[in-house]
Amino acid sequence: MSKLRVAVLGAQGRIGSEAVRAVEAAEDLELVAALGRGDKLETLTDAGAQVAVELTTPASVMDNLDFCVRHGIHAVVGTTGWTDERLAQLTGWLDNSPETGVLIAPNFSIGAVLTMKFAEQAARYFESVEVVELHHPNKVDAPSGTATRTAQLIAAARAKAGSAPQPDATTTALDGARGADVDGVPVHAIRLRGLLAHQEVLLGGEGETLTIRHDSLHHSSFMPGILLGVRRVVTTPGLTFGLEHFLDLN
Ligand SMILES: NC(=O)C1=CN([C@@H]2O[C@H](COP(=O)(O)OP(=O)(O)OC[C@H]3O[C@@H](n4cnc5c(N)ncnc54)[C@H](OP(=O)(O)O)[C@@H]3O)[C@@H](O)[C@H]2O)C=CC1
Ligand SMILES: O=C(O)C1=N[C@H](C(=O)O)C[C@H](O)C1
Repeated sequence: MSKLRVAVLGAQGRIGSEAVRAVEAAEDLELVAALGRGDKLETLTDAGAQVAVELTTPASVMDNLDFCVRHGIHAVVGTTGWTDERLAQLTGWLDNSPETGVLIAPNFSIGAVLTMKFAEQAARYFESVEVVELHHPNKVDAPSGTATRTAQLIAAARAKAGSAPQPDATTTALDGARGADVDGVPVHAIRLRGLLAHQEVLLGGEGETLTIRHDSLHHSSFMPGILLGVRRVVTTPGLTFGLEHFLDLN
């Protein structure tokens, strides 16, 4: 059987360099291109890439995906910075290239995907819920894509269950003291040397609290998810948002 031809964008970055090694080590995949900033996107078509793994920056990801989708190259995207406007633009591009698949995964690690799932399940049983994400200080975006997605899932679950607004008597606060408001869920971002990627979902009810915590201790935690995405995206046209859609979680 022929190997799937894979390119990595952001190949010199923290996660991109790990992805290059993971693709090279996979027997069913062939690394045909490894692009850094300034490299020509035509390298992808010249190399005959079938799947691009996009691990760059929020400022670069849209141009890269525009090129990939126009050329029928499937994409597995870990880069953050997704807004409704960006998703609508990407969906429009995919409508013009109906056989192309794009997976956007806010987080590729199984523990983080489960954290989101558990938080979504627990959200309606507690009066209060807040998200704390903790990352290395080189991260350029805050809050993290994972925390934003977690808060959105929590908010949607609470809205569906008809949950009351969260109790909070704060009337005066310094800017940022109560975190960012993501659909009514406070999200707090910590940047600390020594950390990689961590998240806590704090839930509180009368007389009890529940904390769901996940820690990515090494970039290797993201690799099985990336490889699963690469193998599945080629037979999944259109936009898939979240690795959970490629996992049997029920
Ligand atoms: N979904 C997930 O599970 C994970 C997602 N991420 C996300 O992945 C992204 C990258 O993270 P990280 O590796 O830590 O960041 P890095 O800054 O270490 O890596 C990004 C790399 O992309 C390069 N780059 C920038 N623009 C382009 C471009 N147009 N073409 C090719 N390469 C380009 C950068 O080059 P230069 O240094 O010259 O700017 C850099 O080498 C972030 O958005 C992060 O949040 C990270 C980990 C897990
Ligand atoms: O920048 C990172 O490091 C990470 N980014 C992703 C995010 O913003 O959620 C995934 C993970 O948290 C690591």
